[in-house]
Amino acid sequence: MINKNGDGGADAGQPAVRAHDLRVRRGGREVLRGLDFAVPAGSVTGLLGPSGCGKTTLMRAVVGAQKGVTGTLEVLGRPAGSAALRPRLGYVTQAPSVYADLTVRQNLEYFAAVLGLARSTRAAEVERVLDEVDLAARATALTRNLSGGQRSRVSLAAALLGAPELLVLDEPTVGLDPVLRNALWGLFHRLADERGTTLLISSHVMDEADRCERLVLMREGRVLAEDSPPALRARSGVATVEEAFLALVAADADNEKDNAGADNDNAADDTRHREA
Ligand SMILES: Nc1ncnc2c1ncn2[C@@H]1O[C@H](COP(=O)(O)OP(=O)(O)OP(=O)(O)O)[C@@H](O)[C@H]1O
Repeated sequence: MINKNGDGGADAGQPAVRAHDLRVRRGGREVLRGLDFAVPAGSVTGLLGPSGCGKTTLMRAVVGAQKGVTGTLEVLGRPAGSAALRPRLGYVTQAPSVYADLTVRQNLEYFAAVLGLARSTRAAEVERVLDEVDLAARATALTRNLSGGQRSRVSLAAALLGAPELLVLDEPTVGLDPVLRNALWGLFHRLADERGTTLLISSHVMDEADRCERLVLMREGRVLAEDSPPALRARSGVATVEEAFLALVAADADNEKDNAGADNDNAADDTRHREA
């Protein structure tokens, strides 16, 4: 896809994110347990799974903010966490990370300066992202006086500064009304279609799955499946991604039971051998 910076990052045909045997330990426990997946460049890819399955941990790893990562994790053609990736990524955390005592515009001016955007382009860039998230009319409002959904959009606007090639968005539509949710999904697809931006978007709401071109379905620190929504539905012969996910979970649980059974059989064999 498009590599705006032309600096040897994501090449045509190369995925924007590629993971192989990716593992993360948190609090003495392995919370990502050997993930293999790819995020195609220029795609809107959904990361779906129940609460606690590891979506945020995976996103933190992708943006280089997670400790205890092993295995392969390449982002825009470089190892995750490389300093060179910093200006090429936008990350929006679940909790809006903006300053309550600054206005919306002041927040964005501050983030534009921190990001090192050229002084001459900063003002125009701030106005552009304000328009993109539909907050131009609230630009002079103190952030603390905004609604939760508006504050989330200020965070999103900050992540859009500098037109990053990869946007990592952790549940960006939580708490938004259906009209706003629809508008944001429209923006996500415009960014992908018009700018070639890759978007990795987490959600635990399955009805958002069909808005994505590709899905990575997770459960308990593992990838259950990665495919397009129609392919996932067809594979399980069901009408919705939610049903496909439930079918995959059931198959996965059966597998685990079989493996546990096989382990017990092996243990029993060992005991018999020792007793013999
Ligand atoms: N700071 C931490 N220390 C230890 N374990 C953690 C920490 N943060 C999260 N975990 C554990 O890591 C696992 C994955 O958590 P993570 O936040 O990545 O899940 P998630 O899928 O994003 O959940 P949600 O949808 O609720 O945000 C969970 O079992 C969680 O308890």
